[in-house]
Amino acid sequence: MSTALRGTGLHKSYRRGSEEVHALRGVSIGVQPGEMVALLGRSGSGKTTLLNCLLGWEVPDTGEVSVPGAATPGSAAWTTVAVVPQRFGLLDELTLADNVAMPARLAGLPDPHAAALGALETLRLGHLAARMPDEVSLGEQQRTALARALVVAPAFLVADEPTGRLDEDLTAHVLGTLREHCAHTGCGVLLASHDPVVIASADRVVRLHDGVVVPG
Ligand SMILES: Nc1ncnc2c1ncn2[C@@H]1O[C@H](COP(=O)(O)OP(=O)(O)OP(=O)(O)O)[C@@H](O)[C@H]1O
Repeated sequence: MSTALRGTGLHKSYRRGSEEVHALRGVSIGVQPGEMVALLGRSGSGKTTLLNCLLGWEVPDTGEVSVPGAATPGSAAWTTVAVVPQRFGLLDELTLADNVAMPARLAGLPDPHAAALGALETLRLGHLAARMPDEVSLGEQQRTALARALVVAPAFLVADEPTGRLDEDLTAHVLGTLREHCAHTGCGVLLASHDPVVIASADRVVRLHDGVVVPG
């Protein structure tokens, strides 16, 4: 069985009134353990749709998704494929520490709170652990979502614009943290972005244009 997170020949269309939008038109992509892949493309090129198909959050019209260790796309545990969604998906009624501790608790880690504090420290957020999501900036919420993804050392990480709310310094820090994480844990990372800075940190770049993978 393949050890890669993979989508093969993915097509996905949406209906918008009488118009049909072809978000993906035969996209194939694979992410190997330990590799960091940047998925680049302008707004509307299909990046989020592709990530959602890989996560099983959307069902492709045709094509196949395979996730190592999961019977069907979408059935993978957080420890197999962790996600940083475009809108972060933090729970408003929990502190940042409790948001990050949640997957650690579900995965049965011995001390979820300590693990959460460690992950927040790594993302330079330790001093905000007791705050609620609406008491921190969007960039801090985004890094909290990243800490929540990394806390269980997942086999793969899929992140939608994980640096979109960050300045240059924090972007470099987050990309460096991800690089280190890949090297240490063997996590395969797929980062959707339209930030050229992300290219420099990636092992490989996949470019999407109008729902198709294009060269260069
Ligand atoms: N639920 C939907 N209904 C209709 N059209 C959609 C839907 N979701 C996405 N689309 C369209 O599909 C195309 C691809 O959208 P997608 O969100 O995948 O692009 P993206 O590259 O992630 O964009 P961004 O960088 O702005 O997040 C766009 O034309 C978008 O308007």
